[in-house]
Amino acid sequence: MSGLALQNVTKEFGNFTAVKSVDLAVPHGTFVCLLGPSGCGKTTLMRMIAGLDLPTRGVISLDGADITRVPTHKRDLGMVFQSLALFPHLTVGENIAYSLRIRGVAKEYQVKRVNELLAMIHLSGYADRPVSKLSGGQRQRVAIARALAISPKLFLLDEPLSALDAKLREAMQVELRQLQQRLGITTIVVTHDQREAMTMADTVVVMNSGEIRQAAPPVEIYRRPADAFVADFIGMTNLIDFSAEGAGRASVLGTSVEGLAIPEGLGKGVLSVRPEDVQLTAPGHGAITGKVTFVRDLGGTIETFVEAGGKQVVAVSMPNARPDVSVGQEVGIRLSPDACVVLKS
Ligand SMILES: Nc1ncnc2c1ncn2[C@@H]1O[C@H](COP(=O)(O)OP(=O)(O)OP(=O)(O)O)[C@@H](O)[C@H]1O
Repeated sequence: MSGLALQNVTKEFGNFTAVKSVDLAVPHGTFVCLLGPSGCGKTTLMRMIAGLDLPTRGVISLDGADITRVPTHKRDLGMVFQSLALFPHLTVGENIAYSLRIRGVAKEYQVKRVNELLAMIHLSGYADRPVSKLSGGQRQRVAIARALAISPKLFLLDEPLSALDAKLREAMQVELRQLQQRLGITTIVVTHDQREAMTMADTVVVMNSGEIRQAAPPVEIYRRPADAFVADFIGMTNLIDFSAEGAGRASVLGTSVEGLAIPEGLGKGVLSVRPEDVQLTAPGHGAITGKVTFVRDLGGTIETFVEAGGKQVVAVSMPNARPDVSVGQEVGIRLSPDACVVLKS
């Protein structure tokens, strides 16, 4: 396969297994985000892909060639890691040209390439500026250009935007994704920010405790999470216990709900229902009944917290698509069966 492939990649530190038997295929030209809570093994996996750490077991290959033991500088990588800051005493142009210079690339080509890259990151004319005079966002763009100078086969970024403020970060996510699509470069980004992963990635890889829990396109991860961990980690969700009553019926929050896709033989489980799929109605008429405990009006949307059957359920609605209810009032809750993801508990 052209692209990156990991087979059974494991990393142990003494008795502790930081990455457990990871299998992952990253086809050429795709953008993958490694996402997961702190300590789940994202950076350790990335360091092995970069050749900064050796796997305890397993094989890493790039375009069909085994690179497991190939040193970093021979892997044809571009890297933007937190630990690889720009050289503060060099200009923007010198920073970008750095890896070309140490490879002995001709001076005229270096200048041409620096200008090309500056145009690409919207900083044309900045070649002679000291990096100390740049803003955070500009520095990050220069780091990206520096990593791409050698036209690497694989582009690796570890939390590249985490130091930026929220607005700039969102803008840079779009910029980075557009740049990657224009260049068609195979890219892997580590992040703990699920919005960032959903914005940029073709495939989001959700990790927990050193294992891949799900690897799928962002919408699939959101709509069809593989398990309760993924459902809860990505966006807001309601995880509601159910007990099956046969023929697609189940007792949910003390009410019998029909039309659920419950697999044969599953007696009990959990429904993951996104807040935007929870409909609030007048009480009665077969709906689950609950009491409003909290309302958060965010302008564009309203979050209504309802206690039903001893559980808290959150509904997100557009202001004009919701009954006018306030704290303490009784409401009905309807869960659209199509929007309920049935998971094992
Ligand atoms: N050199 C090491 N020696 C021992 N344990 C390590 C080493 N490097 C990482 N670990 C452990 O491996 C686990 C995974 O660490 P890793 O840095 O890969 O997590 P992460 O998902 O990148 O977390 P974060 O988002 O906080 O950076 C952690 O429990 C960490 O303490």
